[in-house]
Amino acid sequence: MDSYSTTTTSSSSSSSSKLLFRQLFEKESSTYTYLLADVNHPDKPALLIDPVDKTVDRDLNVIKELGLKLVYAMNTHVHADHVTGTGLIKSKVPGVKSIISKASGSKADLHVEHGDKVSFGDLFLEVRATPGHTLGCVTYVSGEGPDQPQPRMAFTGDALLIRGCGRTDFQGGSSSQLYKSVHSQIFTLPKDTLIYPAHDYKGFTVSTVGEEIQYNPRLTKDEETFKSIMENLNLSYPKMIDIAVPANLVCGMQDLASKA
Ligand SMILES: N[C@@H](CCC(=O)N[C@@H](CSS)C(=O)NCC(=O)O)C(=O)O
Ligand SMILES: [Fe+2]
Repeated sequence: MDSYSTTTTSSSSSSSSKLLFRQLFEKESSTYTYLLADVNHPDKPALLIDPVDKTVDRDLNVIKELGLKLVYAMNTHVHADHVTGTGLIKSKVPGVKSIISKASGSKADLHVEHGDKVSFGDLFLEVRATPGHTLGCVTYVSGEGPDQPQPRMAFTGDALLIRGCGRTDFQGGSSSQLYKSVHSQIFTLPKDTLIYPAHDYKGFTVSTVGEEIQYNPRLTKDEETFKSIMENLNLSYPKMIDIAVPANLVCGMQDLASKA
């Protein structure tokens, strides 16, 4: 198991951590980007989950205004509907490291696997493999412990959406795998765990594990019914899929790399 830390010396556990949290939205792809930081740590280390190329300047400006030090730009999976902002962020903020799962097959500075921890100051996110929407999807769950935020927070990417879930018809998707991932890795979290997805198309911002166990119209069904629902979604492919997937496999840097 790897552990990625922002501190090279053992951190002072006497200074209690304090989470700063912001939910940011990109309207063309209806994507949520999440900003987290430990503002009680002297460095105020911060990370971004699922940044979008189009809103990188907005996100970096907020980070600057709040006096944070961005250390990680991470993705829950290889997105099909927008180009990730991680590559652009790395070109604008030296020292930032990109993170994605090893199973995604995508380039990044650090590759995470199930059980890894991503630390920022005295806080951390636990990596849970939640394949099914894509083969390499992970959910980042806020750490457990006296210094960690309560209730816990789960950044589910497209594995679990509020009252929905990610489609399973491309990028190595599998409805039976997604069903198992959500039931074994997300629905087993404490019921008050906050669910923060990568997208919302209906105006929702946050849910809880308990709410989704009770009201998710797809995942409350038995596995066979779920599979049938997923086979009959009849969604059109994301408009940007042919641009986004190749770009995101190289950290969103395709254009910049070809001009370098
Ligand atoms: N219309 C959008 C794409 C919408 C879409 O397919 N969303 C994905 C998540 S992004 S890979 C999805 O899984 N949706 C599930 C659902 O039930 O809506 C576009 O053209 O970009
Ligand atoms: Fe996706």
